[in-house]
Amino acid sequence: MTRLAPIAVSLGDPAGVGPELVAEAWTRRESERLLPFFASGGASVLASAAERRGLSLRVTAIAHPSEAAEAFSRGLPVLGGHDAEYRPGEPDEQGARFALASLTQAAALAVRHEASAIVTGPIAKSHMARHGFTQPGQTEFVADASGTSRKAAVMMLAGPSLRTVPLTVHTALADVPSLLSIDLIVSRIRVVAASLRRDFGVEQPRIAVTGLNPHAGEDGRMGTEEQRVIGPALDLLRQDGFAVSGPHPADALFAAHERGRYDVAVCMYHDQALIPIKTLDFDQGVNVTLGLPIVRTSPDHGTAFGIAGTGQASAGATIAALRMAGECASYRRER
Ligand SMILES: NC(=O)C1=CN([C@@H]2O[C@H](COP(=O)(O)OP(=O)(O)OC[C@H]3O[C@@H](n4cnc5c(N)ncnc54)[C@H](O)[C@@H]3O)[C@@H](O)[C@H]2O)C=CC1
Ligand SMILES: NCC(=O)COP(=O)(O)O
Repeated sequence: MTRLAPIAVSLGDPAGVGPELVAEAWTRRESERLLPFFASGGASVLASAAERRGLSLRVTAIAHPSEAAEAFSRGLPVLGGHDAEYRPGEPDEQGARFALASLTQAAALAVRHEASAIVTGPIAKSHMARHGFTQPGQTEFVADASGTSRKAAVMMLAGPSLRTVPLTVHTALADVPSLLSIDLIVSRIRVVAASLRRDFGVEQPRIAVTGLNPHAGEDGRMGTEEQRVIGPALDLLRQDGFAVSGPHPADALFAAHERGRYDVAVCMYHDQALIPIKTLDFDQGVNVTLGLPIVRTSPDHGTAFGIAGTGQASAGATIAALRMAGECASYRRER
């Protein structure tokens, strides 16, 4: 079997923790048994981030992704001349433009199959939006870059303890009820089930779905979305053979004794899905975009400007994102 193409890594905002964590992941490549990866630009960003963190990092310029596997043992391969000067914790326009260039190149390489997956470093959405980033987040960016409709690109958070999917994501809580529809729930859960099969090897995924309201609406006394929208959507999915359960009261669904009963919990809004993951698995949590023609993962955390450059940030989630990207790419190739 031919070797997987290397993984392309976008560094995120250089003023955040992304570059130093990628540098650390490279230094731990053997003990963590990571597949070869390369950075999309940022040779001097990486060198400076590594020095601040006290890491011994060699950077190896490559001219094409096909050189990454051989270069990986000698140094962290870097493709592309885009770079930036930066101050940790102080995001600026140059850094935002660098982050966008790094992301753009990495996504394009994955789309052209010159990279087997893309792992994206964290960006600050509001800051990026002021400097040319037009999507709500990197999920929508990789959807657009790969020609996927945004509706079909589904965010999933995955860690050792559980997987969760927020059906609505970067939207005001007040808008969530009107955004939930039978069509949204059915179409996104179809993507979730297909992706768990294709990218994670879960052949018959058990999908637990939360309600929106306390006690999943308590028979309509505390809200009616469960009766009008969520319940009917799940009925349609059951008719088509999907192993869905719910709507469940969200408050108890993440307890240890519940988590063994499902492969993924589908939730109605961002915090319902992300609080359990970040509470249980912060340091190993991965954000993966389902439904794309490419594999994309990211650490679950953000830019952490407050601790960038101090050496306090853990590389656990970045390493988990690199590992998961390789595993998903391998599952796809085997199918
Ligand atoms: N994948 C991405 O690109 C993501 C980007 N963000 C962006 O990040 C920015 C900051 O968001 P916040 O809500 O403050 O989340 P954050 O994840 O940056 O920080 C939350 C808390 O976790 C800590 N933390 C984060 N990463 C850590 C690590 N690796 N090791 C140890 N501690 C860590 C921070 O110091 C802070 O106390 C926002 O502008 C947001 O848009 C947030 C989440 C994901
Ligand atoms: N809260 C998750 C997050 O902000 C990641 O979003 P994205 O940039 O991966 O779309």
